[in-house]
Amino acid sequence: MRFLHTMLRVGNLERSIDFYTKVLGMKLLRTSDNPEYKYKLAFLGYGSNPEHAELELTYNYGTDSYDMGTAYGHIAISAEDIYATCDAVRAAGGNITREPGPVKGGSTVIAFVTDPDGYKIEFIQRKDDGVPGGLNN
Ligand SMILES: C[C@@H](O)C(=O)SC[C@H](NC(=O)CC[C@H](N)C(=O)O)C(=O)NCC(=O)O
Ligand code: NI
Repeated sequence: MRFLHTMLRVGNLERSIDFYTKVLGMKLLRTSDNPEYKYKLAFLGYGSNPEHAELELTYNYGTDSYDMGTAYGHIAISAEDIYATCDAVRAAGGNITREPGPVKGGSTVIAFVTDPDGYKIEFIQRKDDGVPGGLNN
């Protein structure tokens, strides 16, 4: 078995596609529209299944926001140079909500950015990430 995707419900699909492509450097892999059940899907990632897990964004017609609740934590993305990545995210208009630094009680260097709906995304410094520097390499 493989981990295929994580699905997030979003209030504006185009806004979210812009964020995940222009700010986080993902590729828009495919979209679909389901007028019968009144929803659209967009799949994004740094590659496609099965090599890469994907992000599935769901837009329900007419629903422009969701109660985020307290259960959701984050999705995590690796970064070979987390400082350059955060600079690139800021330069692209992203909101870094937690500056890069060691995780509490540990040595792993992490940072957080928030997406347009308020979902938190964690960057984790990983030298073996294979994506040097910023985002669009
Ligand atoms: C394509 C595959 O990856 C899916 O996740 S389709 C799952 C399906 N999604 C929907 O019906 C989208 C609209 C729905 N109103 C919603 O917001 O989920 C589904 O079964 N969704 C139910 C769920 O709990 O995910
Ligand atoms: Ni799904």
